[in-house]
Amino acid sequence: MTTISTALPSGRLLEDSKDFLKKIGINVKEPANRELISYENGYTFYFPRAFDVPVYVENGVDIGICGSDVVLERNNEVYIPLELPFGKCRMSIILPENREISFQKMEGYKIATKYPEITKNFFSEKGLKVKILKLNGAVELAAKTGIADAIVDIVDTGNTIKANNLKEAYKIMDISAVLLVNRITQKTKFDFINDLINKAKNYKNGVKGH
Ligand SMILES: Nc1ncnc2c1ncn2[C@@H]1O[C@H](COP(=O)(O)OP(=O)(O)OP(=O)(O)O)[C@@H](O)[C@H]1O
Ligand SMILES: O=P(O)(O)OC[C@H]1O[C@H](OP(=O)(O)OP(=O)(O)O)[C@H](O)[C@@H]1O
Repeated sequence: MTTISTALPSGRLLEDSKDFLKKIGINVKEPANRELISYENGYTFYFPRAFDVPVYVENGVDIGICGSDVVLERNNEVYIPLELPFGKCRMSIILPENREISFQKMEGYKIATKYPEITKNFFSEKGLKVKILKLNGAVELAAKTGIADAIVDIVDTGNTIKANNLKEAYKIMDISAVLLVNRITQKTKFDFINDLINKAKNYKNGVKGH
């Protein structure tokens, strides 16, 4: 039997990831207590932080699931065969409610974000120099307090920005969960991975069809 190691994000994508894997025939067992690994039916499940999933997959774990935002930010050497039909949100430039400015005029702006690479790449592709303040979460606070001129962060319902008197000024990209495959696994466990991708595609098409 092929044994497969899987890195699953331990945050808000975990439940949807488990549901998705169940639909394609993989039952995820939750680890006991504070343990970070579980075993079931030839699978080993690892539960790192969402931001670290691509690091595990690049460095030997067979497959993983995380947001496309994390993949772009971390830029690890992994194979991404497909987007998954959950974890949908977007990454946007966010401003205080009363500030009217287009991103083209943000040269020299101080921008707070959990995503320095995505932010740097976005502005440098537009030929703009900005100063990036790397934060680890609750990024809206940086715009609200004025320590930054704008922020780049995830928006889903828009409730967080509204609650903090901020507004979405420009969408940089759409985001969804993605499947990650280790580059060597892609070759050495080709049949398993191929079968997994086909099942995932069928599931995805079924979800779209509803
Ligand atoms: N509000 C949201 N709505 C939908 N998807 C989201 C939202 N916020 C984040 N996501 C997606 O879920 C992924 C994981 O989010 P989660 O909040 O668990 O991670 P995190 O904030 O990096 O966690 P932590 O820092 O606690 O490890 C993100 O990378 C993104 O793809
Ligand atoms: O548009 P909404 O539906 O309100 O969702 C957006 C919020 O969700 C995420 O935060 P999270 O809860 O992950 O906290 P964090 O910012 O501390 O990572 C994101 O960073 C926004 O703050």
